[in-house]
Amino acid sequence: MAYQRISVPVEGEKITVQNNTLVVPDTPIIPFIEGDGTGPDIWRASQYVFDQAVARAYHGRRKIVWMEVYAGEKANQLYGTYLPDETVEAIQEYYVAIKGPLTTPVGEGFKSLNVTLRQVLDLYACIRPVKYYQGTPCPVKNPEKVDMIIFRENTEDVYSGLEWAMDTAEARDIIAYIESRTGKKIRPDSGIGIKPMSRFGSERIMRKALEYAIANHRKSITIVHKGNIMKYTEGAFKNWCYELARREFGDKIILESELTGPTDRIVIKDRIADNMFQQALLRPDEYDILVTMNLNGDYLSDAVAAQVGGLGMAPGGNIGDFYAVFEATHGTAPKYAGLDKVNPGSVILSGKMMLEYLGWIEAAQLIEQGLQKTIASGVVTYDLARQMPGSREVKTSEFTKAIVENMEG
Ligand SMILES: NC(=O)C1=CN([C@@H]2O[C@H](COP(=O)(O)OP(=O)(O)OC[C@H]3O[C@@H](n4cnc5c(N)ncnc54)[C@H](OP(=O)(O)O)[C@@H]3O)[C@@H](O)[C@H]2O)C=CC1
Ligand SMILES: O=C(O)CCC(=O)C(=O)O
Ligand SMILES: [Mg+2]
Repeated sequence: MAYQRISVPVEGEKITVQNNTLVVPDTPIIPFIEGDGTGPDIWRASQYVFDQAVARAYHGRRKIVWMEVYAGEKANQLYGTYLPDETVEAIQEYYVAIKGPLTTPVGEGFKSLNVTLRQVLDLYACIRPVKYYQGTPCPVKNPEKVDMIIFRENTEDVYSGLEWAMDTAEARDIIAYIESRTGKKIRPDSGIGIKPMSRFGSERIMRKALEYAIANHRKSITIVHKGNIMKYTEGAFKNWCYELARREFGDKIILESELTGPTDRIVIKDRIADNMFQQALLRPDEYDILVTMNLNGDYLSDAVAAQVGGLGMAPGGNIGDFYAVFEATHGTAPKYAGLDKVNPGSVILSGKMMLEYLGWIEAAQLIEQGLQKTIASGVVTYDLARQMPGSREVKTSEFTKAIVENMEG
């Protein structure tokens, strides 16, 4: 496809889908979005780590060919819009992409570009693994007990963008409609938001989690919901997830209520969301995969990441049936922009997830090993250094050089 501002590299090949399988050439062209705020600092450092890991793992036989695509401030400068159509089209054409964080204005302005990308590309599963890396300073006593993977439904819930400001015609009409149908009064000076949750959306995130759990020999899936209060959205989510598990994976699962002893089946349980937050802190080793809705998953992923060292170490991937966009859990951390200061660990680990998605396991392992060894040696960025007496605080770029030096390829 011819693009207006995207330079398509002359070398490299496209990832394709054939017979329902992702086919990855040895020189895949991978679109990246640098991101706003600290995005450029982090991206520069992470790209260096990815290239070095691939070079060391495959000695020239494989190479990622990067292709910059634009969103956020940089896109606005180039195109006069924050999310150009050709950015979405390029990700569709090349299938797998990685991005830095993008700014979203609060209380006004355009809809989140991050959420928009997930919705237009139908990246319905936001997968955020949270595990402890030896030596990382943590606020809890036994961080090694944390090994959870959050599967967050990524397209529905209050993120659907159905929201109207106080005093708009839409808000007034909805208030009037609700009063006429239910007799319940909503204060006229209210903003109104809608929370749709479908059976389709609930089933496909649960299916994705179950497929992952089976392929990766995980122990349990906990459905996290606030179904006692939001019965027909969050409560229905819980019911639909259980139904799907029984219907499609009946011989692979067992319900927590049916357990009588040890099992090699995947245990399916559920927890009400507020309880889940305290359980994650106090009894993390009882939880493995968490499946939940968009907003719960957003809150949970930052909170659980804090237990193993904070947002600087929290990776993620937004994955649909084939399209995938990998990105950190954290945002643009704007106060640190341009300082070469923040922890690139989350984007680096998101890249590790991307390499696993491509099937490039050896390069992914080198990244994990280099990062782990660097932290264990006490060479860390500011966020870890401030909790780690005796450590040596280094800049983003120095941290990544140390990671590469610690790769044993
Ligand atoms: N997917 C995305 O692109 C996301 C975008 N955003 C957007 O980012 C903007 C800022 O959001 P905000 O709520 O401040 O959240 P951020 O995640 O950007 O930052 C919150 C705090 O987390 C810590 N932190 C974040 N990233 C890092 C890192 N790489 N290394 C070390 N510490 C880090 C910092 O803590 P400390 O101050 O303690 O040093 C920082 O002040 C908003 O516009 C928001 O909408 C938010 C989340 C995801
Ligand atoms: O889109 C945003 O600005 C915030 C997104 C977010 O918090 C997340 O993906 O976890
Ligand atoms: Mg978030």
